[in-house]
Amino acid sequence: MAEDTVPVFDTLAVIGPGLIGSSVLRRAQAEGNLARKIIAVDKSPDVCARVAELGIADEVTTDAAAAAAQADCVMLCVPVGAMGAVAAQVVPAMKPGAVLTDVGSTKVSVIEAISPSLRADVPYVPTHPMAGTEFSGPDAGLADLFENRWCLITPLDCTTAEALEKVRTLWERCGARLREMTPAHHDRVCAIVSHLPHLLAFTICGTADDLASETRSEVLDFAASGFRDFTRIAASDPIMWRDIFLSNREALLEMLGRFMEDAQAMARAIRWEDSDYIVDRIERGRAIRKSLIENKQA
Ligand SMILES: NC(=O)c1ccc[n+]([C@@H]2O[C@H](COP(=O)([O-])OP(=O)(O)OC[C@H]3O[C@@H](n4cnc5c(N)ncnc54)[C@H](O)[C@@H]3O)[C@@H](O)[C@H]2O)c1
Ligand SMILES: O=C(O)C(=O)C[C@]1(C(=O)O)C=C[C@@H](O)C=C1
Repeated sequence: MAEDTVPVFDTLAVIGPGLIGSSVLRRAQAEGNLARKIIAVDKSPDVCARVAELGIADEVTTDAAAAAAQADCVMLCVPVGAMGAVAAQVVPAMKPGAVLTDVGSTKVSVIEAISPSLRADVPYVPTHPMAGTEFSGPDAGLADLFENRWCLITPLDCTTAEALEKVRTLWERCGARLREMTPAHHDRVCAIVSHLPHLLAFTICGTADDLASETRSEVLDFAASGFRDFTRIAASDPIMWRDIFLSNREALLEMLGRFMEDAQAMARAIRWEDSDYIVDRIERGRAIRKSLIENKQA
């Protein structure tokens, strides 16, 4: 058998087959080389029933410990606020040498929450695929969600080289590009490129709606593509984003503070009609946005 047709793991248990978990399941099914057997676990019987209906796992159960006992890799895909409790449920049941991994959007607090449950014979590999949409649940998953997207990995002392290599291979087979960094660096980077934009999008929707009630006018009816493009991500899941904001509190508040200073500087330039400053900031933003699009196409 050619090396890349050999499954990375014999049995993979995906806990929380929502947008991210079900995307991994779909990819595993499409490629056939992530795991020989795939088990999906969710606390919600409705989610389990839907995953079974979609036919994207070999086995579906609400019993996380029973699934973990069979698995060579357990991947936690639940909201970051649930990671600690789920790890406490599954780690004691895992086979010696089986790999624990998670896909949480924050890393320092997820690692802190999972750490008390860790065992010396269960290597842990924290990861974060930088891909997603504003939709949630098992119907939202896509087999190509991770194609050409970054997957950030934050190895720890308890991450063995062998476990790291297997998890790296799993994400490569999902189509992702990999980058390793420390958990603290990860959280600062994600605070500015992901968490702050979500905070701004949720907030501006509320501000516009308040204005509509104040003026008893149909402000939001006139929201054209600018407002719509800017706020796509405001349709995202409230529990997921509550958990992310609270668990990356320090870095997020630091980035919000920096943003507010820069926004204040723009407000001052507008007040004093400082055209040069305004044009300079717009040109800078425009160049950055263009380079993002060019990088995506490269
Ligand atoms: N949505 C994104 O864009 C994105 C991107 C990268 C990483 N992440 C991270 O991936 C994780 C999952 O996000 P998602 O968007 O797939 O969420 P989702 O809401 O689509 O799915 C989460 C699933 O976890 C289940 N769940 C919750 N608590 C559970 C528990 N205690 N035991 C078992 N199942 C439980 C829910 O029922 C749900 O089916 C989060 O940690 C999130 O931060 C999300
Ligand atoms: O594209 C989106 O809708 C996303 O919100 C994806 C997104 C992001 O902010 O880029 C959201 C959370 C993640 O942890 C990673 C990716």
